[in-house]
Amino acid sequence: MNDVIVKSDGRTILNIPHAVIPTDRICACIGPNGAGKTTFLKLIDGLIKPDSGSITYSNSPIKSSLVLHHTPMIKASARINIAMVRDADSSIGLVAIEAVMKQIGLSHLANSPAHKLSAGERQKLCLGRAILQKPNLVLLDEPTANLDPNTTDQVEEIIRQFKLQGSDVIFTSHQLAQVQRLAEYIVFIDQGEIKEKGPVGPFFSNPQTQAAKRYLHQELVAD
Ligand SMILES: Nc1ncnc2c1ncn2[C@@H]1O[C@H](COP(=O)(O)OP(=O)(O)OP(=O)(O)O)[C@@H](O)[C@H]1O
Repeated sequence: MNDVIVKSDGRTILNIPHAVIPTDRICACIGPNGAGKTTFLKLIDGLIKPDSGSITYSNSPIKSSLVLHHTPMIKASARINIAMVRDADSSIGLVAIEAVMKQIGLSHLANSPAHKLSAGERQKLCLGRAILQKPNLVLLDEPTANLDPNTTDQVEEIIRQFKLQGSDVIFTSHQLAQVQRLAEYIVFIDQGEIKEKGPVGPFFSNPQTQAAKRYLHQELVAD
């Protein structure tokens, strides 16, 4: 990323003069509420364009899949909702859809109305859609927000599978224990700027910026 600026209503919400984000390791994007993490994912996905600056991908052509945490479902079964990925890629077969329903543990709910699924079940369905799209980059916005510990475990396993199957992964989270379990690389965003980035271990044991120290302290107290 070079000289990237994203504005909203005249206000700068992301300002990234220069950053290289390595995606060979699972990357967690963390930071306070309103820091710009979701905007950062949308920018990488191409869902929003920067007001100025440029983003280049070493792994191109980029095929990314962005999973936001309030994805609406149509009033149809879970199976029909997941099968909607075929609208964009008709080569996705029904056998693959059933296999993914099984992988995400939702086979038993395939005929249930998707809009009545629980938050965790809906999240798994969204991850299932992403699996079927076979992206080379998966972008997950707070993938386990409001999920119970067991469902969180299951979703974390799905995230590891993405990586094992060759997709790069960037996720946002406020759960620092989860970040330490899953991620190998951290991008810390505060007030629209990448204040710090690097391997997980040194970030947690020896954060370099006051902003990161403050954030880690506050989150650890909140845990
Ligand atoms: N579509 C939009 N219109 C106006 N302002 C926006 C829009 N999207 C984001 N913002 C603003 O940009 C800033 C960054 O928002 P963003 O959602 O990226 O933060 P975040 O780090 O993901 O926060 P959280 O942890 O609360 O999800 C916030 O101040 C937000 O109000």
